[in-house]
Amino acid sequence: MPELVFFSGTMDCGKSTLALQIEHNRSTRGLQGMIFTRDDRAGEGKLSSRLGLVTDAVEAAEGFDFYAYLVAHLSKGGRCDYVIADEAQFLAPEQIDQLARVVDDLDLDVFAFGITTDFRSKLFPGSQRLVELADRVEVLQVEALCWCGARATHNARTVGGVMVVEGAQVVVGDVNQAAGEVGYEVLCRRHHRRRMTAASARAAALSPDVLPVEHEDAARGTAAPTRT
Ligand SMILES: Nc1ncnc2c1ncn2[C@@H]1O[C@H](COP(=O)(O)OP(=O)(O)O)[C@@H](O)[C@H]1O
Ligand SMILES: Cc1cn([C@H]2C[C@H](O)[C@@H](COP(=O)(O)O)O2)c(=O)[nH]c1=O
Repeated sequence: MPELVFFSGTMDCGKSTLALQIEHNRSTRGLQGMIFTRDDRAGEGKLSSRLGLVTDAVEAAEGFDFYAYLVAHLSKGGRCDYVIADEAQFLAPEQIDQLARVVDDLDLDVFAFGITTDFRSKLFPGSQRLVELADRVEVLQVEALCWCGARATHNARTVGGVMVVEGAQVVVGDVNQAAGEVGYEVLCRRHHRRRMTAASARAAALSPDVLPVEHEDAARGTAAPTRT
């Protein structure tokens, strides 16, 4: 039975790598996939992974109709055995409905890859629709880590390492950006809530405020316990 599967996780957890592996394993067995993406960092019509692999893809821009595109391709005698859609968080809810229709009416497996929430920990509309419609939501096994070592579950947007909470939902970018540039960092929920990035944690650790100078109250044993 064909399925709509949503492979979901934070940024930098290996989603595009897995998309390329699925494509590789199937194409080496003679199957032919149709690969779609939207606004990949490597440029228009590309699906790229940080491991250095990149492949051509059909750019599914705003207004693109997945169902109509595939029906046109098949009716011209083209072949398609499965569908991959990367950066699926950027798709409109109607486009996710089209992908579900591809599964149900064209009998094709659809593998969608994307981040679930944005830098404010709000669902992307495309990801919300995927959670609503997918036969399965799969969380990637190799977890990305927060600077504290906990599993990273949230995406932060940063400017010079400092977390920002205002701005457009979509700003294409990457982790480990140079100082001053808009970038992203994956964090655990605790540190996302506290807006504590690796850079701000480092700065706090160096601050004289947190040097281990014993406070008078602490010495008397009356100070309230604190936790970072
Ligand atoms: N130099 C490297 N050596 C080994 N693994 C790497 C290296 N660089 C990146 N990776 C792996 O690639 C993952 C990112 O893969 P990618 O497919 O680009 O992520 P996503 O699409 O989820 O943003 C990292 O979490 C890491 O596991
Ligand atoms: C959190 C967040 C991310 N983005 C952008 C940044 C990247 O271009 C992609 C995610 O790509 P990845 O392959 O999963 O690393 O999404 C955004 O536009 N808005 C956000 O809030």
